[in-house]
Amino acid sequence: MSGFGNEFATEALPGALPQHRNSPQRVAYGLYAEQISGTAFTAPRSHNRRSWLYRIRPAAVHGQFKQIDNGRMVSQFGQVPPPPNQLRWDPLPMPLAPTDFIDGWVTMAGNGSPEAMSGCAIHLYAANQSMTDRYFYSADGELLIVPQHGRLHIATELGLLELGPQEIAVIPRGIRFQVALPDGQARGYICENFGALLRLPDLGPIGSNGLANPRDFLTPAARYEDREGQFELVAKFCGNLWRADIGHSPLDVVAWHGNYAPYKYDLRHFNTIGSISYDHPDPSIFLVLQAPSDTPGVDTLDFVIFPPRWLAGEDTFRPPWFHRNVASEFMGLIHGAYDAKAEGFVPGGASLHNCMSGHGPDAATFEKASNADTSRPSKVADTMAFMFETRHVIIPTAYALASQQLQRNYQQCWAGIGKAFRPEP
Ligand SMILES: O=C(O)Cc1cc(O)ccc1O
Ligand SMILES: [Fe+2]
Repeated sequence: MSGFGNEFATEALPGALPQHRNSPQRVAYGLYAEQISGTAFTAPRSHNRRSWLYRIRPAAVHGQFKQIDNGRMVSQFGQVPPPPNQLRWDPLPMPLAPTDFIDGWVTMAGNGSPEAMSGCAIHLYAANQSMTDRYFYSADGELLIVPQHGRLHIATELGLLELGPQEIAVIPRGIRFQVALPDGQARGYICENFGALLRLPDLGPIGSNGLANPRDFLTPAARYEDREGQFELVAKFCGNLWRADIGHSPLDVVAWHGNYAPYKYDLRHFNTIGSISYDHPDPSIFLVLQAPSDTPGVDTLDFVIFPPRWLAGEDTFRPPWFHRNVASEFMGLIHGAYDAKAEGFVPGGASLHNCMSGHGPDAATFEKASNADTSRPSKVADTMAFMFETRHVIIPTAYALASQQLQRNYQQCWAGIGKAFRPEP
């Protein structure tokens, strides 16, 4: 079903959805009615999100949760002092032991906290097993999943999302799901947003169309499993993992309606806007989704992409300029090469440039772009990079700082930028 944040109505069996009411005395087919809210009941109507689920058993039916090991998942940040260094990592290696989507999470960085419902955690995943007998949800935040390698089949309570590299999925806080790997293995990035829900940005002077267009966001139709057995429900709550026995699949929603639902988006549909006169614009022009904070115009989280595009700026240094920002920037590369880095930033890799850490084009990119012909347009092709940009410092985890994948010589990419100053004209 197409459209961002629409009021959807979908049923896998005819007549399963009650008409003109949410909670009739008896629901068709012996289903149970259950509401899930994603915003405060009293949130303004324009931001209010909730859905009504008609399911085989209510979500309350399962055993008692017992705490389990968090593995490499972290949601408390600041255990290690964050360095002001520019940081970059090689891709996470594929696991050797059997590892499903949940076992395969490793937290690289984050800020804020799940309890305070603000900030985010940035995870990587690398997995080689489908989840079969267990189901997962995060009460801590919505999950923005960015595959880099391998497709994901994400069976959720509200339906099936199938996606691959260059597409993204968002699983709302609390929605239960299970991930299968049709290619046998998969790797990518996850941003777990503890704060207000991701939404499409206002377009201001751009007008009524452009950037990510609402109709390109897809939400699954209802699909249910009537499956009984000995399964496990894993919950992420207040930064910790808990497990409970469950005797049936929690993906048993036969019909649902509402606007709190998972969705996917193909980044290749992004309508990329840029300068057609001079200068490289601020990367806010590449904003796909934003999670607003309580301060107008300052987001908890911006999800920004750098897709293929034409560059037309005349007498312009066309790649990203040298800069320092008050915001903090965690970047990943999904496909190809990134136009600010000639080498070292590879698909599956990551970089972190925190508040006020100087960064920008590496020496090779600076040299090339300073001498390029800007009298005609050039195409940045075969590329898809992204950035999780936050208002609060992104604090790397102890794991990320000690990781074998951390490039200990990253700063060297700027070492070749020498003094070119000539006081005489
Ligand atoms: O650091 C980066 O590569 C991201 C980035 C890109 C850009 O085009 C302008 C500013 C910016 O931070
Ligand atoms: Fe930057």
